[in-house]
Amino acid sequence: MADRHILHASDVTIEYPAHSVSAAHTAVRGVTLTVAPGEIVGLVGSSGSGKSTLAQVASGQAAVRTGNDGSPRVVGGSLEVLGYEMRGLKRRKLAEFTLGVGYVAQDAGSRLTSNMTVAELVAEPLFLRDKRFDRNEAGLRAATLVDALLLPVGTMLKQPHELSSGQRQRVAVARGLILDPVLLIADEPTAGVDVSVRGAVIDVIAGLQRSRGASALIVSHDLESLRRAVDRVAVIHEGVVVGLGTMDEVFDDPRHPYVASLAAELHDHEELHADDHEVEDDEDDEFEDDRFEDDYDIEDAAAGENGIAGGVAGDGDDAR
Ligand SMILES: Nc1ncnc2c1ncn2[C@@H]1O[C@H](COP(=O)(O)OP(=O)(O)OP(=O)(O)O)[C@@H](O)[C@H]1O
Repeated sequence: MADRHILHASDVTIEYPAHSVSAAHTAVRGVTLTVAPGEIVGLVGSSGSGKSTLAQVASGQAAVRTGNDGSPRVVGGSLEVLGYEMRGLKRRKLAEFTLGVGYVAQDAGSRLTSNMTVAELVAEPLFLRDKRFDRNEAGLRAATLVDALLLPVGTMLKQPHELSSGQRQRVAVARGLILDPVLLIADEPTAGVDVSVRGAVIDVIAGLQRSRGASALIVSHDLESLRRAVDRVAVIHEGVVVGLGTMDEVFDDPRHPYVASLAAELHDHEELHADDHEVEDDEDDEFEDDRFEDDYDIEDAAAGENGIAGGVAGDGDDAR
C-alpha cells in the first residue's frame, strides 16, 4: 500500500529530544498524509504548527545530523518517503535517498555559499552527484531554471550578496530542482519573494514537477498561490492535521476554527482581487520591469549566457 505513494505519513509523531535544560517537545502529533506520484500537495499552518519539522524529517535532513544534536525524530507511527522508512533511517542509506528528494529549507536563500556565482550555485548539485557531468549542459540547465524562476537576466553571473533575499530564495529553489527530484520538498519557497512573482514561483515548481510526473510538498502561507498550483492541501495546527483535501473541499466548508480563519482570509483576498483587476495589471507591468531590472542590457545578457557554461566549466573543480 505505502509503496504506491511517494510520501506516506501514517499516524506519525515527531519529537525534538530533551537537551540541556529543555524537555522533549512533540512538534507533530499523529499526522496521516500521502503524496501520490505526480501530485502537488500544499502544507499550510500557523507559525510553530510543525510544518518545517515535518518537511525536515521527510527530506532526510534531520537524519543527516547525528547523535543527540537536537534534531527532530520520528517517535511514533511511520513516515515512508520513496519507499524509505524515515524512522531510524540509517546514514548509509541517506545518500541514495537524497538523490531522489530535493529540499529547499526555509532559510536556504540565506545559506548559499557567498563566493560562488548563481550559475555555479545552481549547477553545483549536478557536479556533486557526478563530477564529470557535462559543463555546457550544466550551464544550460541552470540558465533554464533561473529563467523559469523569473530572475533578471544578469543574475547568473552575480553572487548571493548582490541579490535580494527573494532572489536568493529563488536561486535556492533552482538548486533544489536541478537534479529533477522525484519529490521536491520546498519550505516557504517564496519567503522574501516580491508579491508580484510569488505565485509564479509556486506555479513553476508545480508545473515542472507535474510535467515530469514528479511530486512536490510545498509549505507556504500563500493560500492564493497554492489554490492555483496544488492538487491537495493539508492544514496543520499545533502539530495535528485539521484539514486535508482539495482547496475547495478544505476551505468551502471548514469544520475546524483554524481552517475557518484561513478560509475567511482566502475569501477576503479573492474579493480584493476580483475588485481590482487594474492593480493586477500594474503589478504585471512591474514584474516585467523586475526581470530586466539590473544594469545588463540585452547584449550583455547574451554575453553572460555564453559565459554561463564557461563560468561553470572554469570553476568546475571548485564546484565539486
Ligand atoms: N530545535 C528545536 N528544539 C525544540 N523545539 C523546536 C525546535 N525547533 C522547533 N521547535 C518547536 O517545534 C514546533 C514546530 O516548529 P516548526 O518550526 O516545525 O513550525 P512551523 O510550522 O514550521 O513554523 P514557521 O511557520 O514559523 O516556520 C514549535 O513549537 C517550535 O517551537
